[in-house]
Amino acid sequence: MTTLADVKTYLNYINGSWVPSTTEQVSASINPANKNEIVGYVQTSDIEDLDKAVAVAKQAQGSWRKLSAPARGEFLFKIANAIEARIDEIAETMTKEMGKTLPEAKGETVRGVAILRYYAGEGMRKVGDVIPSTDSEALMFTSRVPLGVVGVITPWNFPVAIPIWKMAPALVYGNTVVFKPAQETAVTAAKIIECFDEAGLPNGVVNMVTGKGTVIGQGISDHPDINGITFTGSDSVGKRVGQAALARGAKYQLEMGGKNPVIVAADADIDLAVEATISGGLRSTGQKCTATSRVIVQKEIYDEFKEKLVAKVKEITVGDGLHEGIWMGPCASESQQNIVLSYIEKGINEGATVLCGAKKPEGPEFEDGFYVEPTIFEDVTSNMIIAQEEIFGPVLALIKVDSIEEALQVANDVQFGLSASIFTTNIGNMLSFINDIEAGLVRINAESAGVELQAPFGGMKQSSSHSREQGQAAIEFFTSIKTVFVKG
Ligand SMILES: NC(=O)C1=CN([C@@H]2O[C@H](COP(=O)(O)OP(=O)(O)OC[C@H]3O[C@@H](n4cnc5c(N)ncnc54)[C@H](OP(=O)(O)O)[C@@H]3O)[C@@H](O)[C@H]2O)C=CC1
Ligand SMILES: O=C(O)CCC(=O)C(=O)O
Repeated sequence: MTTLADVKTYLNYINGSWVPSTTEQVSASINPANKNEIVGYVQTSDIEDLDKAVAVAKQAQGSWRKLSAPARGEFLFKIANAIEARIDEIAETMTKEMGKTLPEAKGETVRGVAILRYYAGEGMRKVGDVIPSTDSEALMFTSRVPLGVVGVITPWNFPVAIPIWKMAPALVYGNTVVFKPAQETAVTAAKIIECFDEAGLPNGVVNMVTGKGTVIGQGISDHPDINGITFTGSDSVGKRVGQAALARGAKYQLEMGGKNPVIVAADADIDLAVEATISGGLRSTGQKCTATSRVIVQKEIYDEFKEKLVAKVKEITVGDGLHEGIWMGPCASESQQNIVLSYIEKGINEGATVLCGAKKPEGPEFEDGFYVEPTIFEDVTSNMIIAQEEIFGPVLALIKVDSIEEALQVANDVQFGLSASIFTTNIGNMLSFINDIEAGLVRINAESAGVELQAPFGGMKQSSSHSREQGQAAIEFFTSIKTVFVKG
């Protein structure tokens, strides 16, 4: 076991300085591939620390919003360069902290750099429209102003991309930020904030306070000086954040769970559908809100699809994501592993049939990690818990249907509506899917995961607060519109 002395302790970042929490307490961030390895210690902060961060963010807001948007964008370019110079180190930390494989972690870090550059460019784009007034001698137009101080609450599954896709637009549109990363991945978050620091942002513009969600996350939701909150995470916590924000009139944006379907039509390219189901469902150990979870297959091709899918899934190499040749890492934490195993048990008890996986892998190399074998169920019906609730693990549920109409009805038969895909070569099927599927991301002959930073991202139904993140859509959350009427 590593000890406190061997391992670096990461501090909060408040007003441009790295400071310990007033509690003088830290918590250990553990490697899910080897629970005996401590990746770092992070501050277990209290409301007093949050209050300090909010106060300096409020103070910094006046001068930050007065900078021109292109000047704010220049800072984002510098942050992007600082992260780019540390891609390998940041990606390795991510893999050690939450388990995704190193190539995936690198891909995510590169994506973070691209998001920063995209929003740096947004600083050069128009923010308003001229609208014809009924008064021919007046000029009417819209302008936009920042919200003020924005609270950013993020999960552990994309510890670089999600914080950046929230903080970059917040900053370029003139807000200051108080960031609370998931405690699980707070070391990776600290490294990202080191890059913000390196870029020389004015003091107080970005602040990071680590600590328990129930203390710091709740504190952000309730804080009277936080004007907007952007959250990604679980359905239950998201609803609580939204209710607290609404109660005090703050703006909020929530991205929550998914129970994403893929439909495999009788006319599909079966090999393509198999590849995409595996990639969409099992990459990142199934821990994506966009992960494929329900695989709805037409009866004509069901057996062929199933056989090919099971054969390929059995080839997946599970292990420490830092090692070459490993395709799937561990679950991010012991509690996440237990959640996944308990859903597998529920599936078995409900009468679904296990085709592969469904247990912890055996062998000395797995003993100290939070591993679960990639798992496929069949004989799943839409009313089962494993077909309704977000599992957030490497579990696929096969549902056999008689027709495309039934496939669509099953696909929509859940409370969530984030992402959905169909594999078909029939244009009629594609068009009905585009029109009738209840999902914010609609994917044809492509896996359910895989978000592009320049396009709007968000869900329907219980998956989001119905706002959209990323691309130019981000301006809608991070600014308020002013309608200006000028008469000479
Ligand atoms: N849609 C998605 O992208 C994600 C969905 N999930 C789902 O959520 C489940 C649980 O994962 P988990 O990480 O615990 O997700 P949570 O929703 O608990 O955590 C997300 C963020 O919210 C914080 N938080 C926790 N409690 C509160 C609170 N009362 N008020 C404000 N913020 C709070 C967390 O802090 P802290 O980590 O310090 O507790 C974290 O920063 C997963 O099994 C999965 O189903 C999880 C992650 C991402
Ligand atoms: O699929 C992606 O790239 C993004 C997924 C995501 O936002 C999430 O899992 O929280």
